Amino acid sequence: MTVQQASTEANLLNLLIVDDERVVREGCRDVAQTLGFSTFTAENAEQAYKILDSTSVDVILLDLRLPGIGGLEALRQIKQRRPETIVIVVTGYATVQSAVQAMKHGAFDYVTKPFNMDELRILLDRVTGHLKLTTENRMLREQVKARHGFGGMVGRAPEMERLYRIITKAANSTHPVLIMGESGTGKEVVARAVHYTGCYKDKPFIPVDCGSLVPTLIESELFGYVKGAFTGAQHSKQGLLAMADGGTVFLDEIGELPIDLQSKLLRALQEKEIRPVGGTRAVPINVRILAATNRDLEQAVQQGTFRRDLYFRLNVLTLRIPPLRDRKQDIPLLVGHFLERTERATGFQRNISDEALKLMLTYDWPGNVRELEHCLDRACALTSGPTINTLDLPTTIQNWHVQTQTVLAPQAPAAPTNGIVPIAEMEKQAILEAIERLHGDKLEAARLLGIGKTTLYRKLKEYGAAI
Ligand SMILES: Nc1ncnc2c1ncn2[C@@H]1O[C@H](COP(=O)(O)OP(=O)(O)OP(=O)(O)O)[C@@H](O)[C@H]1O
Repeated sequence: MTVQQASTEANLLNLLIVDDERVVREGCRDVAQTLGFSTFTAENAEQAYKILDSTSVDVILLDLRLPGIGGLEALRQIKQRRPETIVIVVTGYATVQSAVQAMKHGAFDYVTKPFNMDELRILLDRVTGHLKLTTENRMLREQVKARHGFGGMVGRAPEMERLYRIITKAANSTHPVLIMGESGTGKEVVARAVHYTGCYKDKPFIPVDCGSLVPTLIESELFGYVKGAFTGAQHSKQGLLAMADGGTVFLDEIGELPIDLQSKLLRALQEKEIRPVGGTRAVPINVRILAATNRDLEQAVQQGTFRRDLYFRLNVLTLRIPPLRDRKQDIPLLVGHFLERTERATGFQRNISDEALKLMLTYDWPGNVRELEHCLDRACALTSGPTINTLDLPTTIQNWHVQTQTVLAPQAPAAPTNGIVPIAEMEKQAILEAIERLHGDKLEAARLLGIGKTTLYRKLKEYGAAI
């Protein structure tokens, strides 16, 4: 028996090669080592069992034509001892029938002899990908139980760790904070984290959505009103800025605040007092303002739609939340988090197939965490069993993979003749690039390209791209 340990890297996968032909053992070992496996070799089943009893083996390359105990019997025994180990059987052309039998007994795949090393490399690559996802899936629930974020936020990507550090700083100050991020990235979650990890966490946290309220309502909500200020104002009402009383008012979609209210808010922040609608008396306020926007406020300042002085006033501390596509490593954690939440609500435990998780990892999530959350809620509602499969995911996600494969890797432009690129080729590149940039949104692509959507679909069909 020879045992060769290839590398010292801790997270390497262990591969056991069981074959009575030395050349095959050595050839496979060399390929596997270049892929980063730690390799062990055995000439027969008995040697293989000994290795299995003393080492944790992830993958076995098992020749079906072994001397002594045959390969099929060895497979049966291996699966009994180590059901989780992946076994790839190696077989001659003449014995493909037994390979099929081996698959029925739990072999992961088979390869026929003589095989070239490229075939083996592709197969081992696939196994590595499979193992990585299975492990991720298995670890998912454990990780969720362990520390998985901060202040109710899930995510351990370096960008998120950085964000948590700034949130801690922000939580310990009373300055205004501007929270920036695309829609659905978790701006309100961050605002809550700032409030609830700070020293005023026992005071109120009051969210106000400036984007969904009509301006007059925002004004009366924020500043309050006195009796008779307008038709229907039968009583005086305290404004939210006064009601916070040492707590936090979270102004979501601050970029949507009309310019006159921006001035009124600025005055309130500077003077620490407000004047209710219809009132003459100033009311002192003690409030911390957190504001969020998914718009480029600097640009709004340039365009004159947002007051520069208010922008500076709010922008004392800035928190930028990365889009989900830039922290895809957090997707398994978020999936685990939302599945566990559904389990608590419904009492049904659900998991996700490796294929579905893989698909979710390739998708770009333009709607960020909110889109992922909705996608899982929908999948849980659709699936009849405990496992969410690819078919339970929205078609945009199912088609994404095919679409990006075709669109992200457009064929190289036809060779220009004397440096001249045919107009048809330029048009094709423009269309494919527009779709890529817009994350697959073909309707928007058609609009921006100035062509009808039927034309765009016809062109895509001509190019053989996914529609
Ligand atoms: N890091 C996170 N961990 C767990 N859940 C999150 C996280 N980020 C966002 N969510 C969830 O995603 C959803 C959207 O979050 P939130 O409303 O805070 O986003 P937003 O950026 O304020 O969106 P919008 O700009 O559209 O108002 C919420 O249900 C929230 O609980």
